Amino acid sequence: MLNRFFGQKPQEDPKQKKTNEDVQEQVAEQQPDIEQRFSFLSRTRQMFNRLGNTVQENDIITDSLWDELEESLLGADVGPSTTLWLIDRLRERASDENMRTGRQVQQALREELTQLLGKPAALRFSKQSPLTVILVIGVNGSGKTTSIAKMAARLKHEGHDVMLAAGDTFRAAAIDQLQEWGNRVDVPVISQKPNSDPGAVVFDALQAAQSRGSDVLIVDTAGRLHTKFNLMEELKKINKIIQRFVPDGPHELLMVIDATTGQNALLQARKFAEDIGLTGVIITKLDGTSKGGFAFAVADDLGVPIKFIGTGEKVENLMPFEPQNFVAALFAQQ
Ligand SMILES: Nc1nc2c(ncn2[C@@H]2O[C@H](COP(=O)(O)OP(=O)(O)OP(=O)(O)O)[C@@H](O)[C@H]2O)c(=O)[nH]1
Repeated sequence: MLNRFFGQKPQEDPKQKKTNEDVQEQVAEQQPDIEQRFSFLSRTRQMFNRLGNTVQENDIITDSLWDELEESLLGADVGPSTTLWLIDRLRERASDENMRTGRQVQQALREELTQLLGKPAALRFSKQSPLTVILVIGVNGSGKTTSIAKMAARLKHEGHDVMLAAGDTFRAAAIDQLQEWGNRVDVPVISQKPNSDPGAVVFDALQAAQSRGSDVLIVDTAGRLHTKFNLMEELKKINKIIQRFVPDGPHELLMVIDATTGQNALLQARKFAEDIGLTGVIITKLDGTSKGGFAFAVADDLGVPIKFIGTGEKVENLMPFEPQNFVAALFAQQ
């Protein structure tokens, strides 16, 4: 069933998989394809097209161009601080580089946005241990469970033996939901009763993963801890348990953020990111929103790579983040 979504299953050894950079290069050769592959960004693209029109209408650089540029970036939810930084940077470049037309500013904006997103960042796998452990955090409703399932399906398709741990033990429904997704994508889920110790669930899952010979364990951790202190204490405990089995683990600590909750979600994410050693972000629900500029605010504010983006509710709707193509898609048809 998964092959229907992902195409023909590759035969290669997962350890020799293509890096994101290789994939990016390959995709760059298929430019006409970008618009179609990124069609989920259509509403955000409209915001950037508005920006394109602004730039086109002004063939000399006036103050109103800067004002309209600012309005468009804020409208796409690039966020106040990133927007101001971008405008400052572009004004500086316009002056240094003697820019005379809006087109030149637009090209510079593309460059700055691409730069802001950084290089594509693939998932990190253990170099020392046969088992890679990925922890996932995120608030209620962010799309955490769905993203875990999508990631499991993708990794399984790439040839990994994946297991899930229901470490978010606060709600029976959360455990059931993960079980359900596990069944759907045909990946085993280790769980215990609601309210049991998440550390004990992780311990069980590590044992099970090792005895089964799984090479990736994805741990769903609590998303609704009220304070940073609680979250950190729980993560410390879980980390200690993981390191008894896998000394260089956990290999990823990913936060799932819903793009439609905008700048408020970012405030909370920033607080967590500073102290818990976040290694990456999954931005969900980029489909159907005009707020896709949120990705730039995330990259600018959190200083950790965006590893995946959620592009819909189906299991195949998870895309490794491709910074260059993401920006290219926003400026398509201009
Ligand atoms: N459109 C869209 N919907 C998504 C995406 N990711 C998740 N969702 C939907 O968002 C809703 C919440 O997703 P969950 O995975 O249940 O969220 P959660 O963070 O685990 O939240 P709880 O179940 O409340 O713990 C579901 O209806 C998902 O189908 C996405 O990328 N795009």
